[in-house]
Amino acid sequence: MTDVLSDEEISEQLPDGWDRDGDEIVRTYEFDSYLDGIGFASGAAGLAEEAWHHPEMTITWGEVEVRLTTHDAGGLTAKDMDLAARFNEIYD
Ligand SMILES: C[C@H](O)[C@H](O)[C@H]1CNC2=NC(N)=NC(=O)C2=N1
Repeated sequence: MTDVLSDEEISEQLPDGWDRDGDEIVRTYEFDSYLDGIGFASGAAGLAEEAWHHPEMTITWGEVEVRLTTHDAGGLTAKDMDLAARFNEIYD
């Protein structure tokens, strides 16, 4: 079982562009087109499957909002931070 992170650990480990929202971390990625957002979401889905750790993604025109939490642990864990950082890598 992955341990739930403390408030201090969460603050320290938040990847660039991500914010904490209760037991979730969230980032809204911006794109020049809807299809660019779809492409990003597809790539993120592949990373999620690889990690067997799945975000909530809301796709709208020019934006993809991504939310992560560890359901099995009932809070935020290293799995969330690691996957968020990997999402940043395919965005930049
Ligand atoms: C059985 C359990 O739901 C699975 O092992 C995985 C699936 N994907 C998951 N995704 C997220 N975000 N949290 C989980 O706890 C989780 N668990």
